[in-house]
Amino acid sequence: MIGTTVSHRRYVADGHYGGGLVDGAYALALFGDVATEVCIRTDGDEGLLAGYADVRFLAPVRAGDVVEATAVVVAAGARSRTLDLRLTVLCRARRDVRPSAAEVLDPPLPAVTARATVVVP
Ligand SMILES: C[C@H](N)CC(=O)SCCNC(=O)CCNC(=O)[C@H](O)C(C)(C)COP(=O)(O)OP(=O)(O)OC[C@H]1O[C@@H](n2cnc3c(N)ncnc32)[C@H](O)[C@@H]1OP(=O)(O)O
Repeated sequence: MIGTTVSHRRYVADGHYGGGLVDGAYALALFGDVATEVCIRTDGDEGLLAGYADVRFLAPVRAGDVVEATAVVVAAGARSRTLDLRLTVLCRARRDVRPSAAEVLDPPLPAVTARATVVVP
């Protein structure tokens, strides 16, 4: 169970603030989805999020980004599982070049990290 890793990729269709900036809750929603798949794989249940700790917004996420949310199981109790979470930006729109231009970020840009506890039956 320790080390179980799940990643989801998503194209960021819309921003929420000026300049296409995405709200912080967007990352937490993606973290909830990867945490759910972790619980399905480890325990055959969708699980419930008990809490987040140490949420860090390291870089902006913007409309036109391709992002990847990843969860890794780092500890397991009787019913609790502790997950390290990260959101990275893999690709980014380059509207400054032309309206449809975009590039691969190499290396990917770390945008959000957090630790979460999920609880399974
Ligand atoms: C991943 C999901 N599919 C997505 C979502 O859940 S989104 C919705 C947001 N979450 C919720 O709505 C959950 C609401 N909360 C609850 O239903 C309950 O509080 C709970 C199920 C999360 C825990 O309640 P309960 O089953 O009574 O817990 P306990 O029996 O007291 O403890 C069981 C283990 O969980 C650990 N634990 C409980 N609360 C916390 C917490 N806030 N932070 C960290 N750890 C917590 C507790 O220590 C037990 O651990 P062990 O089994 O001994 O390892």
